[in-house]
Amino acid sequence: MTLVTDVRLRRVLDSRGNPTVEAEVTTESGGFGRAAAPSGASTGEYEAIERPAEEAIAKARELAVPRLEGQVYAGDQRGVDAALRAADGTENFSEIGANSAVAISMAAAKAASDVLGAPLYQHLGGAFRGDEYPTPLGNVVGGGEHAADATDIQEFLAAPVGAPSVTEAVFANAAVHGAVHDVLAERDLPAGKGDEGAWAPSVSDAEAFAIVAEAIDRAEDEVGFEIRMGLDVAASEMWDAESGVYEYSDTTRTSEEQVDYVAGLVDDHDLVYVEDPLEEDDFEGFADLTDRVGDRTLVCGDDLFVTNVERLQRGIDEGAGNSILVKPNQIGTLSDAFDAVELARDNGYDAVISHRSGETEDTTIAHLAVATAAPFIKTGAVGGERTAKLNELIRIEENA
Ligand SMILES: C=C(OP(=O)(O)O)C(=O)O
Ligand SMILES: [Mg+2]
Repeated sequence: MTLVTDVRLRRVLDSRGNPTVEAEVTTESGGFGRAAAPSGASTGEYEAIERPAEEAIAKARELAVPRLEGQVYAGDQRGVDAALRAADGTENFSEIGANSAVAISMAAAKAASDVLGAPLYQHLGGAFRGDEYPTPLGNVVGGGEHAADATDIQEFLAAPVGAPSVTEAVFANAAVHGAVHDVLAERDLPAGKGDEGAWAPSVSDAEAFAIVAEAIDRAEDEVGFEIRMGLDVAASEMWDAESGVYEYSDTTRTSEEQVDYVAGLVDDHDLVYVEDPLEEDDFEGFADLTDRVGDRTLVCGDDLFVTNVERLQRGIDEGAGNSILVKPNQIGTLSDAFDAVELARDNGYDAVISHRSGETEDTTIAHLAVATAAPFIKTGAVGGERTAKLNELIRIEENA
């Protein structure tokens, strides 16, 4: 019933206005799934390869589509993903592009859930999923690679840990985002928005902490539950390998100084989540920081682990981090992403599901977060391509 009969690929726009790959998978019994690849700006060096959309589509049509149509069952996700890997023939999807691979992988999952008549999270996670929801991490102020002339730290995140439901949490993050706007206006600080919809004022990181703390206080008064703060430092983007220091606008820090600095931030701002506090090769620095603050905050590897089980295993062996960011397009298939989630969970690491800075209206990651009972999902706070996922979480919670 779920034999794949048709795979179509096309270019569509992502939220930055760049072309990305959209895939459609149809099955023998008429099941249909459509999905689109996201795209990073602050990409990790060890990620699977994204090819220009047109090239990725041409290569996938030539090499992958013949191995899928009439050959694999959409309900057999591992079979679909193995066919994609075999068609590509490289470790990192550099032939067909991880963008083609992930779009097809996700579209096949949707086609299978369509045939089953079950929501995607249930097809992916099983009958006993759907009763645990992630806390959304809402990007409210940011800079780094996502906005020019703004903060050094890439993302200041609101984490509504006290929310009674995912729906309340989604609205709480929007309230913080709105309150940041008010605080900026009161301080006469003009600000546009970065790639993920976060405010991108031209302020120091210290000032951004004060602005976000004030906005969170106001939003907490409004919603009546606890909202904490998190960060994506995206430290690889600040790392200067030649001089061996992190370059901030106003200073430089060695690896040891960076560990001290971030440990101080965790305590000063009661951070619940810190992503990529060190650069992507500094397993040792991650381990030091995890030793110091891992009992009270998530130390999450994004560029460090790139959703890759080999890199995650190294982190587990060395005590680097206590959490992994899971981005399906970093590794190329849903099967690989699930393997990363399972390895994490088996070793006491939390798996946090994430969007990319370049997104589409695709909602797969909302279902992935519910399917894996992820503690957090990072998918922005506002903006159509972000609210597509947030609104899907609201619908999932309501069983709508
Ligand atoms: C979402 C992120 O940004 P990008 O997609 O640009 O890697 C991130 O770094 O976590
Ligand atoms: Mg990151």
